[in-house]
Amino acid sequence: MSSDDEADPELVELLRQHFQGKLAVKEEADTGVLDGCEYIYDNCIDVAVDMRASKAAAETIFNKMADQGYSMSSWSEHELHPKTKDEATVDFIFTMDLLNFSFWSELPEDERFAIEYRGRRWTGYWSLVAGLQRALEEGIPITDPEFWRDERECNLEKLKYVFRSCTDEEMPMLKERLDCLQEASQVLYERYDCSAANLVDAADGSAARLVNLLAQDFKCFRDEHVYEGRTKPVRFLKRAQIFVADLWACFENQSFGEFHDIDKITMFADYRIPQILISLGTLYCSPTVTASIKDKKLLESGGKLEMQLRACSIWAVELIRREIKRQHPKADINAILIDFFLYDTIKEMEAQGKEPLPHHRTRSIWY
Ligand SMILES: Nc1nc2c(c(CN[C@H]3C=C[C@H](O)[C@@H]3O)cn2[C@@H]2O[C@H](COP(=O)(O)O)[C@@H](O)[C@H]2O)c(=O)[nH]1
Repeated sequence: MSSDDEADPELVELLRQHFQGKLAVKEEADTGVLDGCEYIYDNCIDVAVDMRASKAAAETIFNKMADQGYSMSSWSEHELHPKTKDEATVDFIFTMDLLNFSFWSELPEDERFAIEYRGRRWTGYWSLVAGLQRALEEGIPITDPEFWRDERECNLEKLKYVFRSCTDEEMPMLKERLDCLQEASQVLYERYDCSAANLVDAADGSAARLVNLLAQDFKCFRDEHVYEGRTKPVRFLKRAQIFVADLWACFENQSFGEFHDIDKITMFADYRIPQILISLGTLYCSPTVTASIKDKKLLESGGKLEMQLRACSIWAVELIRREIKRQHPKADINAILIDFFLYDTIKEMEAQGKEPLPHHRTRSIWY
């Protein structure tokens, strides 16, 4: 090649970077949760979504959230949620969402499991948060994976003490909670140098990738179940998703909470959101499901009825989200904020003794 034909080295470098960048673009991760839930929604008969009620609910929810200025910063305004934006808070949220399941009780309000902390009685999810905060104040490193690994230190007796009740009822599923801590400590030790922050970093700023890592590496986060004839299990991944959402809301999309694809996170299929969706008329259930809920009968975890309730709830919130975005394209809203708002709303109704109907009863480690 004569010198005139020599390619411009700067141009060569630019082209190299351009194509290398293209090749390096990681395929966008996806959790597959919405696909599985849409499949159940399209193929089930015991639960359905009422389109008209969903549209009305979308407008009501949007207006109430706007009136309240509901945003991701609402998360940190809760009295018991951690306030510092550091690695200790990542550890706190990871521990919290490892154990964030099944607080409901058969007993009357004044006899149910409750934790006394800061002069108040905390029940449900807040009893978990209060128990963790109280333990840390007592010098028990309950959010440290190294502590979970040492069975002389972290065992059933210690967990009973950490979550000691101010009533005669113990926290439900304590043994299962200990199993979750021990499994998580083993996985963190083997793959993430005993650090939840390393696990978050491994997702490289992708919410979907972090959810998939949790489901892949931790059995206790792998909330997926076979549904009838479908070959692929249906994924709900409730605690994996709420872990990402809690990080995102706590750190306000900065630092450990910064995710470029946070809108891929769906509603968290627990036992509270279906309750409020039914009361809004968004979800309606067959007589069998309605009777089970009304009579507080157990719905089997991973059973057909329970999976329909969870899947249609996720799908209903997705439809509500789409309707809000259709009516208010500039609204800074996603399934997480809709979910958090609905949870806080039903909890306020419960506190005022105005629960419109019971929540469904399933006992499991998934929610
Ligand atoms: N879908 C959904 N499920 C949620 C939450 C929360 C708390 N999130 C906090 C973070 C931001 C929000 O503003 C909340 O302050 C707990 N749960 C689930 O509910 C059940 C506990 O019910 P109860 O026993 O009555 O407290 C149990 O399965 C628990 O895992 C949520 O937000 N969404």
